[in-house]
Amino acid sequence: MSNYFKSFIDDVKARNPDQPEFLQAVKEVAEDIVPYITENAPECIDLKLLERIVEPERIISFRIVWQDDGNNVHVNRGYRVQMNSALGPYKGGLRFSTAVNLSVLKFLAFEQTFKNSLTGLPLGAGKGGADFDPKGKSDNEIMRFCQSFMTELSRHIGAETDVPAGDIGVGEREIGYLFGQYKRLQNNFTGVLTGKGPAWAGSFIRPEATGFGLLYFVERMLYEHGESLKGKTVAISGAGNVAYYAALKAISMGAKVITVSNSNGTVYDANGFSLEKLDFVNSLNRNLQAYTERYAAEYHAGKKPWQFPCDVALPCATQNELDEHDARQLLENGCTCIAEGANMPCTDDAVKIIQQSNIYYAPGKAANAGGVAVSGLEMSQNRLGQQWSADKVDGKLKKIMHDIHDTCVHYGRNKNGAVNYLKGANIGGFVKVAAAMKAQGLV
Ligand SMILES: NC(=O)C1=CN([C@@H]2O[C@H](COP(=O)(O)OP(=O)(O)OC[C@H]3O[C@@H](n4cnc5c(N)ncnc54)[C@H](O)[C@@H]3O)[C@@H](O)[C@H]2O)C=CC1
Ligand SMILES: O=C(O)CCC(=O)C(=O)O
Repeated sequence: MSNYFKSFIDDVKARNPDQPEFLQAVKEVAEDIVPYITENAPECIDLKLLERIVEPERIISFRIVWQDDGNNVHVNRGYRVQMNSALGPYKGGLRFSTAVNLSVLKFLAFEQTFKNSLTGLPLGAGKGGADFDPKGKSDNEIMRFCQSFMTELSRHIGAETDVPAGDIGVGEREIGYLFGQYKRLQNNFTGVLTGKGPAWAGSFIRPEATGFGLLYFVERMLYEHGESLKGKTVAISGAGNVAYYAALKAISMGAKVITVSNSNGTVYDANGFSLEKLDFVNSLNRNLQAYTERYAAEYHAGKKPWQFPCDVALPCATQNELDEHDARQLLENGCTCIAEGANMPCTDDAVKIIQQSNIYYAPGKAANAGGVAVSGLEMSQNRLGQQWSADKVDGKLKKIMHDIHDTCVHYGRNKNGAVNYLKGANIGGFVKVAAAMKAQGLV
């Protein structure tokens, strides 16, 4: 790698000590962007485009005080990373998890910059959340936490400034409590959050969008290579929003889905999940082991799904959940396609192994962009004061995912004809943001 690459990465490391996830995400992008700009757009180096794109425009950190049902007082830390507004208002989800810290939120906000650009919609990038553990909390506790969180966040966001949405631990219920509190404080019914319920200015298909979009991308990627999902065996990790709708869509496309998981373990159903079985998984409230009490299946405590032979692997849980060992096992077992529903689920080493093989690999910033894309469509509907039908939104989602695929092919085609989707997503996402940043001057 060039001297510029080395000095750029050394500088990011020095300026962001103890932020391994952020550094991982930056390195992965810089490996493709540095050679690209060196050859095609050297002015980006003088303009310090990369140095600017890795520096959040603003980070807000705040205290959240709330009371549990036993009247005990708790203090959590909340954040909003307002990463890049070159293309539109900051846009990206909120995560509630004990694993939330600045490294994680900055990597997510950084990835969001490229992902949101790839959607073709006017969306900047941000990410936020809190080190709050929603597991085991009552509905009232969740409501009080969300109200306290929004009491501070409300002064930093707005429909044309920053539009948060859900992510791990934040679904329609949390968005409802956050929205209610924002409205109460601002006396303003506005599209300040996406992922709202369809009865209160939300978009149809937003809950489904990330999982469905992932499968539209996979379908297109396989089609590009003369294949389809029909009859393929699919291993999925996670059992939350993205995993559930990815599984539903995979099944409807004729695939057999054999696993779901959470941080405690994996359910392996060799017969394949049906819609009814997936609804049962949803009702288990994290106790996946109980699945085997109703259906013939195996529960593997503490294990991940990647040990089971599959054609397609869809990591849909969290970052760095698929490591080098998992990647080798998938390849040895004949897996031919890995597409990321989660953000950065493959470790750096796993990506290297996958890239050295000739299987199809779709990075999250391209393959899971369907969620934020439909959030963008929700913003459009809110501005227009309209609600589009589910069919219309689904049609637009499919087209956006196919366009993202084609952008990856355009920028990722190697000299030997093979497509490097990671390179395509990185460069395809970068060019638009870089052009906007150049046009907007030294800000
Ligand atoms: N919800 C959305 O629209 C989008 C989500 N994503 C990404 O998809 C991933 C999943 O998000 P959601 O499904 O929305 O969250 P969720 O909260 O609905 O589900 C997360 C699932 O992952 C499991 N999980 C969490 N940590 C784990 C670990 N260490 N090991 C194994 N399983 C673990 C949880 O038990 C849960 O089943 C995240 O990486 C998120 O950033 C990406 C794009 C959009
Ligand atoms: O819909 C949104 O704004 C959030 C999507 C998101 O957080 C993501 O793409 O990772």
